[in-house]
Amino acid sequence: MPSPHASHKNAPSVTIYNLPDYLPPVDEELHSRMMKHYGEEHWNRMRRALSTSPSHSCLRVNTMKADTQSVLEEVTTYVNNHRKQSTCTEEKTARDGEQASYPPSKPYLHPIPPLSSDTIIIPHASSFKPPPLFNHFSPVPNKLNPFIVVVDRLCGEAVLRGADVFVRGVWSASAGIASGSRVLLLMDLHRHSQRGCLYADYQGEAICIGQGVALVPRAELVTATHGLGIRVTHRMGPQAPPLNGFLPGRLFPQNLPSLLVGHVLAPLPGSTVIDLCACPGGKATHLATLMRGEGVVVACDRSRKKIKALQALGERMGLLPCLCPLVLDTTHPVLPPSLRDRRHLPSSHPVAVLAAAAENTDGLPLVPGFYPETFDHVLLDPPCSALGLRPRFSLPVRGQDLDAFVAFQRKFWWAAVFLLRVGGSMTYSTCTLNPQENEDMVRYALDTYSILQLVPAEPRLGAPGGGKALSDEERGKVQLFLPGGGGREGGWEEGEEGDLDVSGFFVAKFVKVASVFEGKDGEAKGTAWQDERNDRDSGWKRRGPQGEEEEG
Ligand SMILES: C[S@@+](CC[C@H](N)C(=O)[O-])C[C@H]1O[C@@H](n2cnc3c(N)ncnc32)[C@H](O)[C@@H]1O
Repeated sequence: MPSPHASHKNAPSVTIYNLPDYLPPVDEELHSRMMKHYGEEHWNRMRRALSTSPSHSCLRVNTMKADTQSVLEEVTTYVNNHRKQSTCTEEKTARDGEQASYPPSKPYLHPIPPLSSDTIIIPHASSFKPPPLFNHFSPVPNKLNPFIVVVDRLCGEAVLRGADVFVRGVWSASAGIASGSRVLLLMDLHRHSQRGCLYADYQGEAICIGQGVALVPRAELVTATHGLGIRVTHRMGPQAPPLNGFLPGRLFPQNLPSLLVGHVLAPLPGSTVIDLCACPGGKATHLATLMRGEGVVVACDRSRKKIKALQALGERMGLLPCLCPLVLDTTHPVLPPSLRDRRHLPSSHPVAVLAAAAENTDGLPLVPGFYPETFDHVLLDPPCSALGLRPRFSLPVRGQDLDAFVAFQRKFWWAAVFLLRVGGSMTYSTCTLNPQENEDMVRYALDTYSILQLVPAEPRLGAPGGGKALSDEERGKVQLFLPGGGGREGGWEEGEEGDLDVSGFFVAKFVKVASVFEGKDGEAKGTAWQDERNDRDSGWKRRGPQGEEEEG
C-alpha cells in the first residue's frame, strides 16, 4: 500500500510503501511456476516474508579459536549494550513526543546437537510500526520535517538485516544534514533519480526502513567512497544489531540453514573434502573447523578474486593449511587416470596432487583437477536462482532463467560423482525456493547416477521436501526451508518441524555405494557421463546463468 505522502507540488515526487505490505514484483512466468507448485496463498505468503528479514540472527563460533560459552557471554553483553544505546537515542526521541523501547535480548545456544556446540541465536524484538521520525514526515519541507536519507536497495536490505549505513549505499540526502543529525531512512526501489542528488530533487518509489544518526555531514554522505555514514537506531521489523566486524576471526554470521550444511556433511578430523563451489566460504570454513584443522578441505571457485578473499578469511580464522582455496572450474575437474602414470605421481590422493602442484604468482596452487574417487566427502552448493534470500525487494530472476540454472547445476553433478570415493558422502544444497533446483534435482541425480543413494540429511531442522518428484520416503530424507511458515498448506504448528523463520533453503545428502567404473553397466555409464562432461563447453552454457552468486 503506498502511503498518502505521494507526489506533492514543489516537493520530491516520491511514493512510499509500507513494510511488510510490500510485495516484491516478480516476472510473470516465475510467478505462475511458483503458484503452480506452492499454490497461490502459500506463494504470496512466501513473497511477503521475502521482504522481511528473519526474526533472529545466527552466528557460528570458530571453535578453533574460541570457546562457545564465553563467546555467548560476549555476544549477550554486546547485544544488550547496543540495545541500551539505541534505547537512549529513542528516549531522546521520546522526549520529543514519540516513544520506542525494546526488551533486552537473550542470545542462546541452538538447543539441537551438534549445533549446540557452535551455533548462537540472537532473537530480535520486532516492530513494523513506522519509526518515530516518520510521524513528522512530509515531502514538503516544514519545521518538524526530519532530514531524509535515501539508500540504494542493497544497502537497504543490509540495514534490515542489522547493518549500519555505509556511505557507498547513500543515494540521496536532504540539505543541511550535520554530523549528529537524526535522519529518517528510505530505501530507493528503482534508481530513477541520480545518485547523490538532493532529497528535494529525488523522484521515485521508496520504502521507509528505519531511522538513525548521521556520523558525517551531508557532503561526505554523498561523496565519500568508504566508511560508515549513519548509525541505525531503529529498523522496520526485527531489531537486529550490527554484527559485521564483531569478534573477527572468532565469529562468523551465517544463516541457520547454511550453518546446518556443515553438520549434515559432518566430516571427521583427517578427512579429505572438496567444496566444488566454495566462495565466499561460509560452508568451507565450517568444514575445516569441524575437522579441527586436520585433513584437507579443497575449497574451489572459478573466481580468482573470491578465492583470494577466501584465503584471507581462512588466515584470519586460523584454518590454513587445512583449508586449501583453489581457483578451479569445477564443471571439469576430473583428471584421467592415465595422466597420473605419465606424471609418475606417487599417489592420486588429493594431498599428493596438491603437494606436487606448482604455485602461481598469487601463491595459490596451480592444480588442473583431481583423480577419480579420491575424496571422502563432496559439497555441491552451486550457483542457484537464490530465490530464498531475505530480505529481497527485487527478484531479478525470470521464469525462463530457472531452466538455465538447472542445466548449469547438472554440469557439476558428474564431477561430484566421479571425485567421490566409494562409501563417501556428498551433500547438495541451494538457497532457492525453485523445486526444479531442489527436489527435481535430487530426482535427476538418483535417476542418472544409480550408484548414489539418498540418505537422511541430519540433524533435522527443516521440513520434508514437497512436490511429486520424490516419493514420501525420499521427501522425508531431504530438508526444505520455506520463508513465511513452512512447506505445507496452512503452514506449520508452532514448534513443529519446519516452523522456522529462516531464508529459503534446501539440503540433501547422498552416499556413493559403488565405483563409477564397476558393475556390468559401469563402463557404459562411465562413457555416458563422460559424454555429459564433453557437452559442457558450448557457448553461454559453459559460463552459466548470471545469477547473484556468480562472479562479478
Ligand atoms: C552459491 S555460491 C557458493 C556459496 C558457498 N558454498 C558458501 O557457503 O559460501 C556459488 C559459487 O560458485 C562459484 N562458481 C560458479 N561457477 C563455477 C564453476 N564453474 N566452477 C567453480 N565455481 C563456480 C561462484 O563464483 C560462487 O562463488
